[in-house]
Amino acid sequence: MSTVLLQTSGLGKAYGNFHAVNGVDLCVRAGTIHTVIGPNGAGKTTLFHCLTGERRPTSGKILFDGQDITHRPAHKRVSIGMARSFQITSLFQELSVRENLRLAAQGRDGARALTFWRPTEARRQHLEIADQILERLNMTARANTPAGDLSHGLQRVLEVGMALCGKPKLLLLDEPTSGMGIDDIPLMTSLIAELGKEHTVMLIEHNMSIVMSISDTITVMSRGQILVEGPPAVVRQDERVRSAYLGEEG
Ligand SMILES: Nc1ncnc2c1ncn2[C@@H]1O[C@H](COP(=O)(O)OP(=O)(O)OP(=O)(O)O)[C@@H](O)[C@H]1O
Repeated sequence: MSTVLLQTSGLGKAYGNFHAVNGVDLCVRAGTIHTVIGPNGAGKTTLFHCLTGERRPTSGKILFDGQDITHRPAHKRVSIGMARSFQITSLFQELSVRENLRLAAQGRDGARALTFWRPTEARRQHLEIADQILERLNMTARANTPAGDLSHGLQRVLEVGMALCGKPKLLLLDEPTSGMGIDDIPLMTSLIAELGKEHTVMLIEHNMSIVMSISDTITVMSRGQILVEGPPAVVRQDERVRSAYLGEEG
């Protein structure tokens, strides 16, 4: 059994009397791909926002890599190894793919880059990281293409690459295939599966065939709570999961 990287206990987020997330005990093991699914309004995004620090939980606790991060601001979570993928809106559309990655690598160092390293040395290191990520994304041939000229799908792949420049311990992906054309989906799917070999990845995803094919563990949420958790084979057969989704359609 691998070690626990992220753990929540009794995590809750209430808006007035409404509990969007309600007493969630989550356990994400290092080196796994852990997917959160559930019908619309189940609380998946709110849970993610509590984990990344974009929302302040109203109850419970979050431990990451052994540290209590419940009340840490988002940027401090990034600096200890939590990264969420950037949004396309944060890509520099006119800059090349490589330059976008270089800037993401530079961002990871923040002020440290200016104080400890000579600028040329720092730049060399950032380009090195950018080139490693380009290779990993299988986008070396597009290194000099402006980000804005990439297909929507490849821009989303680039977003994931930018998160990787920070060498995170945990990569959080919120619906990585949403809005993607059918032709680009296999690319993102294989990228996530590939990343799962070296990183811990937690994602929200609606596409069930992707979820079932790449996840080690699936947490099914419904009405702010964990309904079922387990490997794909177990979740797929659970009647409660079926009813939760049918209930939504009904
Ligand atoms: N700022 C807010 N104020 C009040 N209610 C909110 C707020 N944000 C979310 N909610 C409510 O919390 C519930 C959970 O929303 P959330 O977006 O987390 O669900 P989700 O599982 O991500 O849904 P989807 O799959 O549709 O994105 C919804 O009923 C939503 O209306």
